[in-house]
Amino acid sequence: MSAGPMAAQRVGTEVALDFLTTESGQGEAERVSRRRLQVCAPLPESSPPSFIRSRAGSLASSVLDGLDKVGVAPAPILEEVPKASRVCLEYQHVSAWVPATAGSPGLLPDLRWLFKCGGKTADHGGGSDSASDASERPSKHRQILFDVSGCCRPGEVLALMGPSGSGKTSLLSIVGARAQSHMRQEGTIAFNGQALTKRLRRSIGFVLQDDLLYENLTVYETLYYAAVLRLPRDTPEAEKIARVNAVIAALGIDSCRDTIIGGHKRKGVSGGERKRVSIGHEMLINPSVLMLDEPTSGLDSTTAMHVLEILRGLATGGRAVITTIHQPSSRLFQQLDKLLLLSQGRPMYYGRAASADEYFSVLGFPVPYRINAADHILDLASGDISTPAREGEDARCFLVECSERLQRRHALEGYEPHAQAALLAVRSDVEAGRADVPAAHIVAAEIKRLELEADHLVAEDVESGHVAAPAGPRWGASYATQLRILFTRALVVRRFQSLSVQDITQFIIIGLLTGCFWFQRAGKSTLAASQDTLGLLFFELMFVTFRTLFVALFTWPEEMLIIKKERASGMYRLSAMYFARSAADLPLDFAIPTIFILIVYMMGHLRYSAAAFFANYFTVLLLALVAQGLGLLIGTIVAVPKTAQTIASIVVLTFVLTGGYFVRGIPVWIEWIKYISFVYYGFSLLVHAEYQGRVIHSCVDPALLSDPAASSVQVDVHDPDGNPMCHPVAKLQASLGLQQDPNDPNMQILNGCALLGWLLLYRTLVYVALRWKTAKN
Ligand SMILES: Nc1ncnc2c1ncn2[C@@H]1O[C@H](COP(=O)(O)OP(=O)(O)OP(=O)(O)O)[C@@H](O)[C@H]1O
Repeated sequence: MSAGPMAAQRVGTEVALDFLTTESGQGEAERVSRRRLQVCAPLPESSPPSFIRSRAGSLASSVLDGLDKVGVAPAPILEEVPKASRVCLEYQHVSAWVPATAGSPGLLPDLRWLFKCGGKTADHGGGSDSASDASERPSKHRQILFDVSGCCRPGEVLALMGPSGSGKTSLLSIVGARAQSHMRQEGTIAFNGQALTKRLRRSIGFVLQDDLLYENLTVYETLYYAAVLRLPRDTPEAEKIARVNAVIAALGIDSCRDTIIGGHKRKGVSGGERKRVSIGHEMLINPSVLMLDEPTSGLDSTTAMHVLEILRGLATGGRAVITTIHQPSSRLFQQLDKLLLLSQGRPMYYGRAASADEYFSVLGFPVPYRINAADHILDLASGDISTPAREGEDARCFLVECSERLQRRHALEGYEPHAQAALLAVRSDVEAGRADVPAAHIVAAEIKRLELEADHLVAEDVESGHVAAPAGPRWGASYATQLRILFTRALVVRRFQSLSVQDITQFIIIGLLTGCFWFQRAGKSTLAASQDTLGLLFFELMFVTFRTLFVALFTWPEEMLIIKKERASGMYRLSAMYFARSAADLPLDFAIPTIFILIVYMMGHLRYSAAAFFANYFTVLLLALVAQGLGLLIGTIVAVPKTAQTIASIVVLTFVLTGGYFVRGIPVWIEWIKYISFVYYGFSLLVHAEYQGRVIHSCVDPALLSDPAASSVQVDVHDPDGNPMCHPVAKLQASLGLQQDPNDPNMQILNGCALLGWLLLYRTLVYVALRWKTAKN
C-alpha cells in the first residue's frame, strides 16, 4: 500500500488525515481509494495550520504503517475501548537514578561510560540539570535513564528494546508509576495530558516480568477472583463470568482453564500459558493502556509470536500497548509497530520498527546480509559492532549522540524515513564534531511552546470531560464482597497445604517420638517426673510456635509480592485482604497442631481433665498465632530472606532462653527481656494448667540420706502416696524452680492478657508495615 497526497485538518482534539491510498492486488488494476483517519493527537484550539501539518506529517507514516498491517493484524480482542476512554501516553525527559552501593558491579561500567562519552548527559534547554546531578552524585547515585522521551497512542504497540541492563524495565515502571521508592526520577508522564491519578491508574494494566500468580489456583479461578474484585460492583455476576470466559477464549487458554498455575513444588500450566494468564488478569478490566515487562522472554518463538499477536489485537481495540522485549526473533521484530531502543539508559533509536534498519544504514551501520535486524541493532546498542570507521564503544557513542540530537529536533515523534535529510545533516555534524547549538535553541523554543500547549490541553481536557478515568467508586467490589472473595480465595489457595501429607506426617512422627520419650511421665506426681514434665511442656510449646513462625517467615514474602502487585492495580483494600487472609489461616493453623497436641497429651499423660486439656490446647494455639504474627512482622519489614531468618533466629533463641525453662537465675540487668518474650507467658500458662492445685511429692532414696550432697536428689517411685520415701511439696514454685507460682490465679489472668496483647500488637504492626511496604511499591 502506498499513500498519495495528504491533507490534514483539526477535528476536535484530533488530527484528521486524508489519504489517497493505492492498493494493487495480484493481476488486478491498481485501486485508488480515499481514506480518512482520525488520529488521537491532542491539539489545542490555537494550533496554527503549520503546526497541525507538521504534527500530521510525522503521524502519517506511522498510520500508513498501521494500514499496511491491517491485512495481517488479528481482529480486535475483547470489545473496543470507548473513544472517551482512550489514552495517549506521553513521557518526556525521563531520567532516573538508583543508589550506587560502593563497589557494586554496576558502578564501574557507568563511570567508564561517563569518561568515554565525555560525561555528557541530557540537555534539553534548561529543563533538567542531569549533567550536574550526575557529577554531583557519583558516589551515592547512579544514573540509569538519561532524558528519554516518547509517546504511545491508542492502537499502537510500542516496544522498548535494548541489551540487558539498558533501563527498559526501569523506564516501563516509571511510566506505569510502579518504580521502586528508592529510584529517583525526573521528567513528566502524561495520560491525555494529565498526571496519573489513583482512579486513572485502575484503567492501566501492568504485567510484570515475573508472573506473580497464586500457584494453587486454576487458570479459571485466578481470572474469576480477579474479575469479581476488579470489575465495577454494579456489573452482574453473570457478566463477570462472561468476561472471564471471553478473556480465556481470546487468549487461547481454554484447554488449561482447570489446570493449576503451578510452580516449583507442583507442575501446572506451561510458561506461555502462564504469561497469557498474566495478560488476561489485566485484560479483564479492559484497560486503556497495557504495559508489559518482557512478555515473551523464556517463550519459544511461536508462543512469543502468539503473545505479540494478542498484544496487537488488544491495540487494535484502541489500547495503547507498551512492552519491553529482550531478544525478538526476526519474525517477531517485523511485527512491532514502534520501537524505542535504549543503550545504557540513553535512547539510540525511536521510531517505526520497520524503519530502524534504514536508519542505522543511513548512519553507516547497515544490517549485514543474513543477520536478524533485531540482533544487529541490539549489538549496536551493546557496543558490539565495529566498522572500519568506528570501534564498538565509539560507534555506540556516535549513534547515541545522533539519536539525542534528532530527538531534540523531533520532540515526541520518531525518526521517519522522510527525515533522511535531517539524519544525514546530523550525521555529518556529529562526525565533524560540530556543536549542536542551533538545535539547542530550537529545543528551548520548542519546549516552551509544548509546555504552553500542554497547560492549555489539560484545561481543555478537564473542561470537556475528556478524562480516561473510570467512573464510579474507587474500588471495583464493595468491602463485603472483597472480604468474601479474598477469604474464599485464601482458602482455595491453601487447599493443597491443608491436605499436605508431608505436614501431617511430620506432626504425627514428631508427636509420636515426643510421646515415646516422655511416655506416661507427666502422669506421675513426683518431683522428679514433674521436672521432666516441664521439659515436655516446653518442647510442646517450642515445636508448635517456632514451626509456625518459620513457616510464616518463609511463605509470606512470596505472597507479599502478589499483594503488592494487586494493590498497585487497585484491586482491593489492604484491610480487607489482611482480615480475610488472617481468618482463612485459622483452620490450617489450628488443624495440624491439634493432631500433635492430642498425641503428645495422651502419650505423655499430661493432666487428664477437660479443663487442663483445653487450657493447654488453647494456650498452644494462641502461642502459635502470636509466633505467626512475629514471623509475618519480620517477613514484612525485612526484605532479604537471609537477613529475616537471621533476625528471627536471634529473637527466637532469646525468647527461648528467657522463657523460664532453660535459665532459672537470669541476671537482674537482663531479666527484663522475659517480659517481651511471649514464650515466658505461654510457658507459665501451660505449667499452670498442669499443676494448679495438684499435689506433687518429693521422693528421696533413704539410702542416700546419709550423704548430704546426694540427699536432695529426687527419685521416682511408682506410687508416692503414703510412701515413706515421699512427702508432699509445700512450695511447688520453689521446688520446680519456676518463675511464677502455678497456683496464683491472678498471674494466669495476666499471662493470658499479655499473650492476647502481643497477638494484637504483632498483627497491628504487620498491617502497618504491610501498608507502608505496599504503598512504596
Ligand atoms: N532498584 C534498583 N536498585 C539498584 N539498581 C537498579 C534498580 N533498578 C534498576 N537498577 C539498575 O538499573 C539498570 C537498568 O535496569 P533495568 O532492570 O531497567 O534494565 P533492563 O534493560 O530491563 O534489563 P533486563 O533486560 O536484564 O531486565 C541496571 O544496571 C540495574 O542494575
